[in-house]
Amino acid sequence: MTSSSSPSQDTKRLAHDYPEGLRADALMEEDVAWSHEIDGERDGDQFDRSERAALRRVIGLSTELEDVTEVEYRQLRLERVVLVGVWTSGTVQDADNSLAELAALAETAGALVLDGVVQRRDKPDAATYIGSGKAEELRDIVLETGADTVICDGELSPGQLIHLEDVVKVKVIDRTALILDIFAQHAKSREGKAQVALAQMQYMLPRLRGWGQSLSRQMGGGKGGGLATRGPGETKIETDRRRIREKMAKMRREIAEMKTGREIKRQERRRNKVPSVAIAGYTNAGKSSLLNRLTGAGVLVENALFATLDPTVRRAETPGGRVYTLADTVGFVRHLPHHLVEAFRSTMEEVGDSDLILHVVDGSHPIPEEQLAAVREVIRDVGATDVPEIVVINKADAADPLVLQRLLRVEKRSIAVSARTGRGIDELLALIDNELPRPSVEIEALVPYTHGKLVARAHTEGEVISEEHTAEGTLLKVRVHEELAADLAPYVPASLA
Ligand SMILES: Nc1nc2c(ncn2[C@@H]2O[C@H](COP(=O)(O)OP(=O)(O)OP(=O)(O)O)[C@@H](O)[C@H]2O)c(=O)[nH]1
Repeated sequence: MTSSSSPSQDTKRLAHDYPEGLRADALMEEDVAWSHEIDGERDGDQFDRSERAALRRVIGLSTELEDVTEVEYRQLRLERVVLVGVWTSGTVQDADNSLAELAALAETAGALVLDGVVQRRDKPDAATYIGSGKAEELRDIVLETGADTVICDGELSPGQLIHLEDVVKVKVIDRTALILDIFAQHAKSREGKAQVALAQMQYMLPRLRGWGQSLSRQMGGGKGGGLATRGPGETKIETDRRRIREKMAKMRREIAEMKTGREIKRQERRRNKVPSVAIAGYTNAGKSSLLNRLTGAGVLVENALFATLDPTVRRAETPGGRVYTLADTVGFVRHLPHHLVEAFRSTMEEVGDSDLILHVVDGSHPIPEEQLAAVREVIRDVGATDVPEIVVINKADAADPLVLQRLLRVEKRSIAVSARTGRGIDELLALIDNELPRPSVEIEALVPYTHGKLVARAHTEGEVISEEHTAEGTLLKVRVHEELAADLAPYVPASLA
């Protein structure tokens, strides 16, 4: 990994805006309680090339490096982080994968990863997460690399965070705080934002004491903000706790109301008898890309984790013209912070309620099986085990053919595709057509031209086997659900009735 010699003390921390509805002053008496410390300045020309390159990658700049002004660099400053994990079980490869995932999460949050260390232990150290010797070593790495933040690959107790901070002398945040931070950046709907804000407050509550120095970007903030803010003064802690609890109670009520609204909409969709397909899968597997491929919907595709937090529902058609809804869902990740499970669960209800799950897995990942298992665990949690599943092995263009073969062999109902190149997409569409629930009644009807709406319904709600335009009207042979069959019944030709 890269390193830089600039000392952390010189790093400037930028203030950032709090998202609407979660402004610090809504919770605290004084804005200043949460204001950021400006530690110092660092000149723009001190950005080395690796930092510039990483920055471009994170923010997706299309211009040449030199085109980006110093001011822009300053605004888009990256937090400089060192990662640390405790390896308690599994293979070295597992430990490496876990740290690689933490690095991807950190980059998604807008940080520059300078180094990473893993310690082999039976269990994390009760006082400092990693053992005291390793903590000293970590301190040296921090000094050497000029990092200003340490991110731990687990959920730490408030005490562990403080003790480790005392040793490494820079702020320490854990995986939970990091994921909460990313979710806060990506939530777009009112409900999504409220769910994340609630989870942040839950996480924050027991950590208020002793957060004089460190608090992950719990109160929100966009790209360019630091991963840490300053906590409230000790004297205000009790007032702050009370106010946060009150705010949490209010948010819970609001979320419950929003949930009812969403439930009504879902029931409406069910009543329309339009079959629903849910796309589920590990974060970054390519779910949004697949949704775009299948519907031409133009959903944001980002090489960042959790670009999708709120479910997106689109209308799609089978090659035969049958209409169904296609819902993109939040990406899964292992060790999802328990505070977020509720938020996550609500977006996953779409999955439990669907007629078919497209379980997208990144075929270019070295061990896609792990991601499949992690996702299946959540599918089980939301009670969706009975929903038929097609395993869509995506990124076939970049995958190791041996991995593809292995997955296709083990997963009985699976298909290899590339949302990027279009490979396998036609076959997938045919599979979806095949797997969608078939309407139960086959019927023939001669629908007068004055009842065009019925013909249209037969197309969207049913499966048209044949259609002929005659002098008397449209002669349809269709498979439809019982309600539509009843509406078509008056038009069944006497010879067939
Ligand atoms: N090589 C290759 N890359 C792909 C393919 N499909 C998607 N990607 C890339 O994978 C990254 C993630 O794609 P998304 O569609 O945003 O993934 P997602 O599963 O919706 O991600 P989350 O929002 O994190 O859950 C993007 O950089 C895509 O360009 C593919 O078929 N081949």
